[in-house]
Amino acid sequence: MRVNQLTITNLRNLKHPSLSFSPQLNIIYGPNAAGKSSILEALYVLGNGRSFRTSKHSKVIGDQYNDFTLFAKLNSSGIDHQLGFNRQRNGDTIIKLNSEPVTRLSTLAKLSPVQILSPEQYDLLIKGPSYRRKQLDWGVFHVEHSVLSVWQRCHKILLQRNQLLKNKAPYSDISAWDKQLVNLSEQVTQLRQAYCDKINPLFSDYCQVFLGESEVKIELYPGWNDKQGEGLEVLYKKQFEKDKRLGFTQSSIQKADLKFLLKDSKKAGDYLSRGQQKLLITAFKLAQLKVMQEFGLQSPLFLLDDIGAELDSNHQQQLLDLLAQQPTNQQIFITCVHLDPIKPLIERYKNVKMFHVEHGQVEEVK
Ligand SMILES: Nc1ncnc2c1ncn2[C@@H]1O[C@H](COP(=O)(O)OP(=O)(O)OP(=O)(O)O)[C@@H](O)[C@H]1O
Repeated sequence: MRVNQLTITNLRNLKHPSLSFSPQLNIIYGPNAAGKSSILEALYVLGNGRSFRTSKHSKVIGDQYNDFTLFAKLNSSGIDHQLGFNRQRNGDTIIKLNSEPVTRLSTLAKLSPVQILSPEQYDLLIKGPSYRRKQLDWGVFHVEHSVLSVWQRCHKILLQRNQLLKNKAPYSDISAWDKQLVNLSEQVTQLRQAYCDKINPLFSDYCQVFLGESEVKIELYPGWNDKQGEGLEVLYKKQFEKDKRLGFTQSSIQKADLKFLLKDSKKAGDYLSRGQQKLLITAFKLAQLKVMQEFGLQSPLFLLDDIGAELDSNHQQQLLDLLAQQPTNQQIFITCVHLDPIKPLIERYKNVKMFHVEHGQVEEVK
């Protein structure tokens, strides 16, 4: 996946820049509050239909305007496309792909996958499970698109089951759903587990680089405890009375989590310093990128927001070294305040474009 051109209209402080990108390395630099991250935000919206910085769509629209618009020329799986995205202050969204309306966000996700490493992501270990689950499912989806329909069917049955539990329906009515629910839950779990198995050796290698420690892994918690290996259907039977009291299904794929474990199964979130946690997340994101490159249907855009801000110069250099080894078809976007620390990276790339941003004005620097 590659974005060749992007025109942004009225997104945050960006009025109407029209940018033509390098297929490899793009550096966006300038002082604080210039609008650098807003360019990454626009790229992120192309693949996700939402910002990575806020869930409130209206915050992204430039003050004094009623909507923002993106128009991109991109190449996805070797085919050129034109993608238009418009979001109104009242929440209405119009998406057009090659002039045809698009109604599903999954179309965007398949077309233009985006991987991001930004300061917001460094809280991965201390945030709730839903946040880690999203990261996990993003990766699973991009390796195996079919997971979406399985997940959606599973979710629908869970909703029906929960409604019956709320209505205090008898066990016979509820258990009628259980076989199907168990089957779909197991399919989702197998795909999630397969993804974790792909991530782990790469994650361990990157942790060796950043933390000097390779005995690190992610472990999938499927969403239920089955210590006796009885299977989910038996658990549903055993948990029925409690589920009924609570009015929802306690054990489900929607409770799944990713555990980040160190040597001797120590929890990374409890043990690592804040700085080490950042390095661990960086390693995880790089491993996710590599899995996409090796097993995904296409490589995502890789966005690195504020690359210099959170890592010391040693680790920053290690990250830059790894970026310099990326495949030539990997498109990368980096924002930074100062160019000096990333000059060695720029020198190692053949195809680099640099954009200077100040007060929302973007200028390509030759
Ligand atoms: N809805 C909005 N309308 C107009 N301006 C906005 C809006 N939201 C944020 N801004 C402003 O847009 C500017 C750009 O912010 P952005 O986060 O993109 O800057 P940045 O260059 O990445 O800065 P930093 O280096 O400090 O992270 C900021 O001055 C911010 O106050």
